[in-house]
Amino acid sequence: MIELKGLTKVYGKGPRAAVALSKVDLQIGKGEIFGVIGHSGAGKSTLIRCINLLERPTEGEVWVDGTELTRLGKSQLQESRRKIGMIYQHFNLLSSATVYDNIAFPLRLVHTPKESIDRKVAELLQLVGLTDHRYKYPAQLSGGQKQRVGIARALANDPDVLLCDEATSALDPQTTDSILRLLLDINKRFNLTIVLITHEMHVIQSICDRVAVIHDGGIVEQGLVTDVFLKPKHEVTKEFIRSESQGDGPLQAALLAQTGSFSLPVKITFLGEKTYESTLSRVAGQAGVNFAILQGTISTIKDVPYGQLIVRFEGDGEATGRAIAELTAQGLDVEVLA
Ligand SMILES: Nc1ncnc2c1ncn2[C@@H]1O[C@H](COP(=O)(O)OP(=O)(O)OP(=O)(O)O)[C@@H](O)[C@H]1O
Repeated sequence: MIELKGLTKVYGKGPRAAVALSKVDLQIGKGEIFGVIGHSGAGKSTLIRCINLLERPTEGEVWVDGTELTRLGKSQLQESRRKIGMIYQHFNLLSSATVYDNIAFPLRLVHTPKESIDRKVAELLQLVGLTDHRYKYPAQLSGGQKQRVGIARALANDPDVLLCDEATSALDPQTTDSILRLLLDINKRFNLTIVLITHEMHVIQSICDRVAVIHDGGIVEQGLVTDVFLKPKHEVTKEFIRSESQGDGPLQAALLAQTGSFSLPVKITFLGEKTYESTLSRVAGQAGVNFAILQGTISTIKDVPYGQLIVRFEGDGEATGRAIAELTAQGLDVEVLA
């Protein structure tokens, strides 16, 4: 659906040139919710703005639905852009227009007949739950309501792709969740491809199917959210995960302080609803080690349940090695915390 090939963006020239993206390759499938996560300055905004050519890449190709946008003339590009909706961190609504007029705006631009506009706006208002607010102005709305108007406006031309530029970063956690649920609902209902950029792990974990981690203008890791988050490889990904689970920090520090030659703290991660405590007992028994479960959490990545246990093994090195090897053979992911 979306393909970026060798995308490079350099701002400015000569000694002041800043490389924002360097040879980025990315493929995003139809109906996917694809997240790009990275720290400030990593190149997220540049990347998402290159998808609809709000920002022209210095080099590389942008393909959307089989069309190479980077080759199109002005009017063809305008036509293609109608199939790519976008929402923004600060909503970008027209402050002097009502909710109705904000949503109708892109339809009026393409000279849609009044009755069709009425019908479409009514449908969209219902979809985003703002029917009773149609005559209000943006200043009379909450942040979450403003973003709902932004979403309705972005969907007015029935796009195939929705780009979300830090769409929940200005919202409180509860409102963020309601907007994420709305995006998920729209994705399922219309099989809409959604690309979002964020610096928050929680956003990716809640609704994305796949994720790319961007750092210094390049993609350093990408894959299914379950793979990337549960088995992170790159240090930047690990950092994001640590920042999300700060609660583990003191526990892990205490564990490390206690670690002696006969005690080994490990983190066991598993997908699915099964808890694996009985497997752990059996494996530990066979290997000849004792264990204590120090912490257990169950959570979900999108709709996939997963669990993590922090366990302290007590036994000699060989026996704990056997236990870890057997747990790994059972398909569990075991990370030694010492
Ligand atoms: N118009 C511009 N002119 C010059 N440099 C720019 C411009 N826009 C972005 N940059 C630079 O390009 C790099 C990537 O910026 P970008 O805004 O894409 O990152 P980001 O990951 O979206 O960051 P943030 O989360 O802070 O918005 C940064 O070093 C930034 O300073």
